[in-house]
Amino acid sequence: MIAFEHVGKRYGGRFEALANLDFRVRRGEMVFLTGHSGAGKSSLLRLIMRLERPSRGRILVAGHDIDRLHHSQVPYYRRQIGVVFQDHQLLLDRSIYHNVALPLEIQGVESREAARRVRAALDKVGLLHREKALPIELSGGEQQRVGIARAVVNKPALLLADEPTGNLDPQLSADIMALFEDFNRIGTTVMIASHDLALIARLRHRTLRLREGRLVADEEAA
Ligand SMILES: Nc1ncnc2c1ncn2[C@@H]1O[C@H](COP(=O)(O)OP(=O)(O)OP(=O)(O)O)[C@@H](O)[C@H]1O
Repeated sequence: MIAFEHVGKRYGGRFEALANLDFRVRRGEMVFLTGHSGAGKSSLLRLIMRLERPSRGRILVAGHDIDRLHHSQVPYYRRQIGVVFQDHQLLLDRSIYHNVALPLEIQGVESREAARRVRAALDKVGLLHREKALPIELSGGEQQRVGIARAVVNKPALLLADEPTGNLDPQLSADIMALFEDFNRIGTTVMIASHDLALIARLRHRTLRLREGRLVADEEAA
């Protein structure tokens, strides 16, 4: 699904944020990405989203060299990727329903079909009963689940998450990770950047560890 071939990333021409990354993630895998603050986890995810471009090497996603996409193809490319952020980035003046519907509205999905998909996504994260609420009326854990519903409403083949449990207590973090496992179980490839080593160790998935922009460990779950 994802192949990094000797990928490097420099910012500003000098600072090397990522160096010689070479790994593959198979379709349907669930992988954690870990490392100290500044190790390059977000940069790696941004490369996959094509928000950044590599300074060296190649990145293949579903067999395509994503650096070669024409800029007009990039929005279509991004539609196969669901993204979950630490601070969920919900629109505060829109209901839960409309926040989840946003990616579909942008794509011009017909409203009845959009409603069906939004409700299916909210149902999966256990928040169908809160569709009319505003984000501020929800707890932090619930807001993060809305962020996940929005990320999966397009049924993406690939789900990326950057510190999705950063602000949550251990129980809520475990609940959020269980949701990612649910999506992985139905075939979605999942990659999660997290520095919560205790949680990662408990969940037993392959873990890629970065240190100062280099891949220093690639461990299958025991
Ligand atoms: N747009 C940018 N311009 C310049 N330097 C950047 C940029 N984005 C990231 N960096 C630098 O690249 C390095 C890796 O940053 P990155 O955010 O990828 O790490 P991280 O592992 O996600 O860290 P954190 O967990 O703190 O978010 C850091 O030294 C950071 O300052």
